[in-house]
Amino acid sequence: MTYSYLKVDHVAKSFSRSGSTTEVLTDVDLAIEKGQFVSIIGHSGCGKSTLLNLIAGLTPVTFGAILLEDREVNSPGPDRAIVFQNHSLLPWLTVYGNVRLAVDKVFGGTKSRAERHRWCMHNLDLVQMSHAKDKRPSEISGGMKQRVGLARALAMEPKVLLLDEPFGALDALTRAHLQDSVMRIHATLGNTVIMITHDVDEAVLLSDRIVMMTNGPAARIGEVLEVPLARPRQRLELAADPAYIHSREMVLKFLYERHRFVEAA
Ligand SMILES: Nc1ncnc2c1ncn2[C@@H]1O[C@H](COP(=O)(O)OP(=O)(O)OP(=O)(O)O)[C@@H](O)[C@H]1O
Repeated sequence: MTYSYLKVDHVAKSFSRSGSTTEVLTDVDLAIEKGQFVSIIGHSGCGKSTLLNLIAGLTPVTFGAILLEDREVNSPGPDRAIVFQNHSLLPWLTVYGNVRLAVDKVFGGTKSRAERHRWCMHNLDLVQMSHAKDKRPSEISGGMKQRVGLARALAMEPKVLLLDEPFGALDALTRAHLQDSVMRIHATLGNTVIMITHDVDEAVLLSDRIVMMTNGPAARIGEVLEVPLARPRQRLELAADPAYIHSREMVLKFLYERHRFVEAA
């Protein structure tokens, strides 16, 4: 087997409940190289979050294996930080406190207090949130909460950053600002990122590769599209770029022609 930074190796996942078993994912095979930005797109309920949860180690695979740097993933760990659609900040802690909690957990034994403080501030700076460090989650906007969630994830220095529709609950303008931030951070840090999205433009704008899932049950990877756009990418310039338009069309055709979603009766 050839080496890949992250390997989803012929993975299947079934859930059993009250005597019946549903196969959600079947034979999902994917290799991701270090520093790649990969989006997963597919219709509602096809198993995107399930796949991300398997990579996060939040749920076990039924068949196959997930390997990060050749080591099998079978439990959660700070090397795979996850940001969800709805922020999961602790309401009683400040913005700083939320990031600090994660930093203390991961680096409590290796960084001094002063280093941990500087590291928290550095990560809040990265997402342009240091000005709000003393605010509580209830005092900041949805977009700001997602920025803090991102800072907290980045502060763990994960090998792989997992984003489960991180901008899904945001208005279009806030979403665009956050997409730009994520592109800037990816350019600066070179993180390996796997992002679930329903948004075709977002997938094309941000990704090196777009993994398109077939409909469930027993969903699999239908196609993988390489996005041939140089970085840095500017959304306004891309709108008229033939390669951008072509990539967008390929994803749309996959979703709305070849794998049209049929609502269950
Ligand atoms: N813990 C679980 N137990 C039983 N079934 C589950 C469990 N988690 C997910 N499923 C089922 O797996 C299928 C895929 O769900 P999943 O949330 O992964 O899809 P998704 O593509 O992320 O959907 P969406 O785009 O709507 O968020 C669904 O039918 C769901 O009901």
